[in-house]
Amino acid sequence: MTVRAAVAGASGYAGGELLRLLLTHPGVEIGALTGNSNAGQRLGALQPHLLPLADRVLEETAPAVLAGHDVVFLALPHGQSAAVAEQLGPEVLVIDMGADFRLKDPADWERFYGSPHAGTWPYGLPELPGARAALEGSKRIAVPGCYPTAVSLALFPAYAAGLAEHEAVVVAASGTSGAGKAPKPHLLGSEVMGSMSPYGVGGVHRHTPEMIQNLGAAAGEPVSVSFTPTLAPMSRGILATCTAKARPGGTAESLRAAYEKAFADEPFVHLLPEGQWPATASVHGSNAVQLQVAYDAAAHRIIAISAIDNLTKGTAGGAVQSMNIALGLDETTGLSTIGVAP
Ligand SMILES: NC(=O)C1=CN([C@@H]2O[C@H](COP(=O)(O)OP(=O)(O)OC[C@H]3O[C@@H](n4cnc5c(N)ncnc54)[C@H](OP(=O)(O)O)[C@@H]3O)[C@@H](O)[C@H]2O)C=CC1
Ligand SMILES: CC(=O)N[C@@H](CCC(=O)OP(=O)(O)O)C(=O)O
Repeated sequence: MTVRAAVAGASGYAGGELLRLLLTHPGVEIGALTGNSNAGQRLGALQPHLLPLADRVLEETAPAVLAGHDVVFLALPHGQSAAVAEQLGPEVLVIDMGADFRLKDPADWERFYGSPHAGTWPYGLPELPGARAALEGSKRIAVPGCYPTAVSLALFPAYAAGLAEHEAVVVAASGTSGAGKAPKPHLLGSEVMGSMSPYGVGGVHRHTPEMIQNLGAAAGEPVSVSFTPTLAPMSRGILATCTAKARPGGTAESLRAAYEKAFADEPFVHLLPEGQWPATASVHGSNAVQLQVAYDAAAHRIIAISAIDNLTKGTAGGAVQSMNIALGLDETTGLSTIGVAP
């Protein structure tokens, strides 16, 4: 089976990473590529690493251009996907890499994104309990945010097993590609190089309600999340350090067993051997998640640390993995767990 896929937002970081993956996917033929300010440009001028597509020209992001494809990926800024998606027929598999359809609670959306809520689609984090069943055969998929991917995978087993108190504390570092390609003063090389800095502090980052949604579902009860993102001087990667107070009765052994059980059959999530710690460099360009969990007996806290590539498992790889499930393909098709090092 070969599907024809269009990519809206092909000039951006997420769209570029998606195309890198689709170029080696045996079941996908790449159709229309669209942009906004760069419509009319050669892709080779914008994404020079995608050599086989260098002579393709970006078209306008318009329904007529995206029509006639089996799959349409939307790698557009937040708030832009809904208007495009509603022009695409129900027979088209639409995969939104933006935030528009991730949240269930309209009040959360309006509070963090400041616009009317477009709706909720099946959530493309297959490793979460029950997620695969919702993705199978689906024609609409909401790809998670990059930080919620790293954090939800790090903590959901502790909540699903009832081992953690319902107050999580997360500090995560991201590479600058997480902020997209559009120029921003705080992303100037001279601001970022040789420095780490927090942003979105104090419960205001828009990924907070997504983490709360995922961890609350795993726990079966509300979970609060105090989330502090930081910007790190690297192009790709997220390292998420997640902690929660341990519930009485839990042990290092029961914690380890819960994580081993949760990820035993997962092709992309690697619970590292005890004593080995995740590193962003190890997942560079791969769809793998490296994960480790520890029990701090003196502080009575669970510490779970994950590393992902924000552009691969954190968006484009997650999108391809979910597409594979929706289409009934092997989930790992076109995806690699092999990183680039050093
Ligand atoms: N970067 C990351 O790590 C992650 C990104 N995502 C999501 O992917 C989406 C794209 O992000 P990213 O690639 O980083 O952003 P970029 O800024 O790098 O790219 C944005 C893309 O959207 C296009 N675009 C901009 N404005 C409009 C518009 N009004 N209508 C149609 N197209 C438009 C741009 O076209 P042009 O260049 O031609 O103007 C470009 O192709 C976002 O929703 C983001 O949340 C999700 C997870 C991780
Ligand atoms: C470093 C940086 O700025 N990161 C982005 C997150 C990017 C991402 O993956 O999230 P979305 O898919 O929701 O855009 C941020 O903090 O907003």
